[in-house]
Amino acid sequence: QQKLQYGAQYTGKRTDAAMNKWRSNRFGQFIHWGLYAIPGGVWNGKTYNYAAEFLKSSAKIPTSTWDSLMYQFNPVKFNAKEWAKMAKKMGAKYMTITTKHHEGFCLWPTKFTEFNISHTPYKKDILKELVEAYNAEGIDVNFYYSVLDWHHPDWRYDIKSAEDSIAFRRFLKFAADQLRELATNYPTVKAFWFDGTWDNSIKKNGWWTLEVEKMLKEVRPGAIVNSRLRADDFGKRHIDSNGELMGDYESGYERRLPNPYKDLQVTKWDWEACMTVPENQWGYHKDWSLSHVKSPLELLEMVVHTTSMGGNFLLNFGPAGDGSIRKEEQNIAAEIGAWMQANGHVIYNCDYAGWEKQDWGYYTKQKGSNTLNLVVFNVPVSGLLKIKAPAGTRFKTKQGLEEIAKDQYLFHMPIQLYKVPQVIILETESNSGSGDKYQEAKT
Ligand SMILES: Cc1ccc([C@@H]2N[C@@H](C)[C@@H](O)[C@H]2O)cc1
Repeated sequence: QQKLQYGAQYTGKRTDAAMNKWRSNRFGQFIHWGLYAIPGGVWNGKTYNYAAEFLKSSAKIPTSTWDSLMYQFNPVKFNAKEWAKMAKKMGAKYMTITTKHHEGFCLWPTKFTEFNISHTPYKKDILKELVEAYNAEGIDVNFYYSVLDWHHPDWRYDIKSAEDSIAFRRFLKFAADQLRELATNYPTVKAFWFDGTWDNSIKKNGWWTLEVEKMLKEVRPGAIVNSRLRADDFGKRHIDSNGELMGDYESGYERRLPNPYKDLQVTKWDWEACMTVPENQWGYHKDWSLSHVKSPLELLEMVVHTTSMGGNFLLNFGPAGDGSIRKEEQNIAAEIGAWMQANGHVIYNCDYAGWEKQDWGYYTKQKGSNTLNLVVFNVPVSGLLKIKAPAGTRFKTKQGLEEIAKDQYLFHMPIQLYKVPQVIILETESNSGSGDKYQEAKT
């Protein structure tokens, strides 16, 4: 253990109301929307199959050319209320919007750069429209903010000279000013999702990352920041040099989930996974035939998988440049929403149950209750679900349960074709399962 100036500010999970709400939300909608949605992965008639929000670099487009897309940004089909209603029907409890992505274009009328929505044909404050529409549906809104900024002349990937250091100090002040502006002018914002912080320039300025965390929590008490913002005294990111998580939740799971058998360490802290529908597209891409597009069922399993390990799941939507939502995404929202409507109680305010994962699916547990939720994706040909209970567990409900050995059961499922994940609720006795009251057989 060494004394760190810019390391973790506390250890363990936050238990204040703001963090408890963030945790209970469990399922959120990510929205990647910016100038990159206009070309949608195609430039001068050529389709680039890398992530559409990286088209500027994939197609080697000069900054001045790319930035002039601002004068075309006029999403005539944009309707914040419609987006919010769709998210509500999907069962999203929060939404995270890209206020500014790597391109540097700002969806709000920021005072600190002209490269923003007020200088587009659309003119109006899109961020305000989204915050109001989503909040009106009872959905919390969080802000994604890319520190990496391809537009700003003072951005540096590394600090290699005095000039770099002077320019980058200006840049860090610009970014802090924008973040203060966001936290001040949009008072219902709940959390900040930082991205674009992997370069040496940020690693060498860990102090700034802590200053931003403190400032945001001063301006907006209860505000939540992801671990990706943070670098410590030695440039260590996410986890400081003493092995402590920085920020309020771990945000390393991008397009991947922790292994439910091997990565149980994640249950010790708050974390969130974010996921694309195609293999790797966050911004709108015109051609989704280029990779596998995840089905509603695949994505629903990820929601359940994440809850079963005590994490939040952030599912990405990439609206088109005209403000429309593509049909695949509409369909995903409707199908996931239908299941969440009936079964959200095994997701919202639920957590890791501490039971040993089985092949048939996932366990979740309602916070502070004795109900155990079994969410079944893979019904065995026998129809018998193996259950290995913590030592000494006693069930209130025996229905369908057959005890076959100490703390080992089979749950009998009717043999039939199932089209959607099945939910089985088991009640356990409150003081049972706390430890092994029986002597193991001597063998
Ligand atoms: C190498 C790489 C850099 C940035 C990203 C950004 N993080 C995601 C959350 C998206 O914003 C993507 O553009 C992805 C991969």
